[in-house]
Amino acid sequence: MTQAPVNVTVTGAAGQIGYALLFRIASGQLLGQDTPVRLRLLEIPQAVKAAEGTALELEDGAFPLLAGIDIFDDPKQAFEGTNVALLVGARPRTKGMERGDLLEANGGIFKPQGEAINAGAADDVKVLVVGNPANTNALIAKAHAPDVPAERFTAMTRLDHNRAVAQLAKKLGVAVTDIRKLTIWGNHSATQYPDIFNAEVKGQNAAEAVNDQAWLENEFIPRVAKRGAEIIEARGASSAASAANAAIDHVYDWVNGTPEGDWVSMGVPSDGSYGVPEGLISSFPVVCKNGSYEIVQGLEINDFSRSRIDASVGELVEERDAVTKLGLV
Ligand SMILES: NC(=O)C1=CN([C@@H]2O[C@H](COP(=O)(O)OP(=O)(O)OC[C@H]3O[C@@H](n4cnc5c(N)ncnc54)[C@H](O)[C@@H]3O)[C@@H](O)[C@H]2O)C=CC1
Ligand SMILES: O=C([O-])CC(=O)C(=O)O
Repeated sequence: MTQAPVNVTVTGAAGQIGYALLFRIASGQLLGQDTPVRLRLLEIPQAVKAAEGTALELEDGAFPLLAGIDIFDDPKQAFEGTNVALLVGARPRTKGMERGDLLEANGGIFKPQGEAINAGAADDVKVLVVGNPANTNALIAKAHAPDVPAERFTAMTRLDHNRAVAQLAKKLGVAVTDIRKLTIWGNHSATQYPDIFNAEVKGQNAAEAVNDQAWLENEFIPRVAKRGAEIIEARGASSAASAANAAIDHVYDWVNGTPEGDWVSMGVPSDGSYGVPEGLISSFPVVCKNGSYEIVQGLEINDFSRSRIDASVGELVEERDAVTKLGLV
């Protein structure tokens, strides 16, 4: 161990993603093998006991890098001094619930969490929102943390990115490590756009290597965009271990940097790049270095990509307008 423990807050700690995530954080996979972590778990009062059970199991892992675990049902306490905040807990859509109801219910979670981050988090806090609708939940949290630099609020599209890399590698019969520079644009929803026109496979343009627009439009894009539903259909529950894996990848790369000659996809506040309205939390290609990230500039966007990006960004605008009407941002 070469440094003081880093405080990592995980909300929804007793949920299924939490169960897959916490052990990997404790083993050093979130921040690296030199970095001890102190876990701060946030749950609703009814689920605190279950979170305590998970904490017992974490203790039983005897993880050398795990410096402590505290459990809270109050966001103000849970985010006190936090360096990395993983906002996983959210209100799922239930039968008969309209989208506006879902956004409102999540506003009731992400507004106080944003306020608590603003009030008590460490100066270097990094926030990843996993709980759906992730982009707009991140927008709500960001709106209530005016003292935290906006770029510290991010939403998870890394699962979509990883899914797209895996599907493309499978189609081309190559290893996932042969694929580079793939991008997810827009919202973490069925409108997202996985872009292979700027991606490379063994150094060759991926769209040219595929050379099959019908596959791209009718198989690849819908498969990636609707993979969450495919998993629910097959497993009877939504993606959990793969979502936890993506959260680990997102934060690890943000903190430790992306490999030379590659980039990753993150939902980040737009600076107006690629015509995405400023402030919206939309997925972009980003490179990470020295603990911060930059949106990759200057990519060519063809007409097909443009219309797909515009459609997903249009959905984000609608979500933003809906939460603005509800007074949540
Ligand atoms: N961005 C992405 O790629 C993905 C996002 N998700 C989303 O992640 C979220 C969590 O998924 P699961 O772990 O499977 O759900 P889950 O239902 O198993 O667990 C959610 C946990 O959050 C807790 N919770 C609810 N409100 C809370 C609050 N105000 N504070 C703290 N904890 C709270 C619940 O008590 C529950 O234990 C869902 O919204 C899901 O849709 C899931 C997969 C991928
Ligand atoms: O659809 C869900 O609730 C889970 C999800 O976001 C995904 O698997 O991409």
